[in-house]
Amino acid sequence: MSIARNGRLWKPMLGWQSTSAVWKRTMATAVKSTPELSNRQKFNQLQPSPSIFGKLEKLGFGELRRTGRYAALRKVVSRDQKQTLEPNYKFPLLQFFAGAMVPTSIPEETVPEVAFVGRSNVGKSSLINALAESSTVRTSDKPGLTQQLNFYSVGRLFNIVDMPGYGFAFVDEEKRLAWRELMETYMTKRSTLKMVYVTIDARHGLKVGDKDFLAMLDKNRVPFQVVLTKCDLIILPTLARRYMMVLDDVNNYRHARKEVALVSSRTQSGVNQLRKEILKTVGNLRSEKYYVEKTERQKAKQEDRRK
Ligand SMILES: Nc1nc2c(ncn2[C@@H]2O[C@H](COP(=O)(O)OP(=O)(O)OP(=O)(O)O)[C@@H](O)[C@H]2O)c(=O)[nH]1
Ligand SMILES: [Mg+2]
Repeated sequence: MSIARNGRLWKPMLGWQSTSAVWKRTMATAVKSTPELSNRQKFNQLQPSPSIFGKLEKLGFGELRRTGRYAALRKVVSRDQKQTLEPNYKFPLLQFFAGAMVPTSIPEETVPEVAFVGRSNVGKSSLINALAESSTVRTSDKPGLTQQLNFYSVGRLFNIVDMPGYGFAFVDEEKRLAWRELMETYMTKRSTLKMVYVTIDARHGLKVGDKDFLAMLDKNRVPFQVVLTKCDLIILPTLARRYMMVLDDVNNYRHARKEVALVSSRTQSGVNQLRKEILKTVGNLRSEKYYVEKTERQKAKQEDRRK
């Protein structure tokens, strides 16, 4: 005999013959397949694999204290070994060269470009500064600071474009529509635009407004990649789950890069890796030897200055 419960057919337990392990397994399956789980419950049920924690550790977000099931994965990597795994990638000098408030003032197409877009206050401008190791771009703790498309030249090799935040509630409707038109015109018509980095606050993940924006990019065949920012503000297991969830969403878009970047402009974690990806995207990534030598030359110069 079966009993219908929550739309599922349950076989009644015959007395208490079943072991507690069987009962636990049954309950676990029931919880997983119950349709009424809230998004938060689904999020908390995600079980990131050790390889995800390994990735986060490599990016500099710290390591999970490996007790119990992670104990077997313990790898002893000395500090020196860790530092030599990847060279420090460098951007040439970042310089502001144009601002556009209306589509007609967008500068002419020249070198390859990448653009940073996302909600207000997610840390777009801070990320550009962190990538370029500069303080050229203005940032603020009040949302809505960047109000136009700001064009920065990176050593005249490629450009970085800082965009106003979308979904900013405190500007009037007219201004919001004007920004939207400006951003859409730029992103859909620019043939030198190689990648749009959509920045998402790691604490919040993809909201409905973000998904609409990604769908717009996808429809217009604009290549984009999602970047989770402010990753220093959440604990490691939450970050791992956020990464899994966003990666799962991103896989639904044809024109998305099927990878999610994780960064913190405050701690610099993940920034070097993103720098490498951008240099590759704009066709300016040189050999590893070049960056290793450059870093060593800079270190030597700094030490000379100190003496
Ligand atoms: N903890 C932490 N705070 C950050 C990080 N990145 C940016 N912030 C802070 O977030 C606030 C907003 O940063 P901005 O870089 O100005 O954000 P934005 O996305 O350019 O904002 P708009 O120009 O208004 O769209 C500032 O107070 C930054 O200091 C980060 O990685 N970690
Ligand atoms: Mg900004």
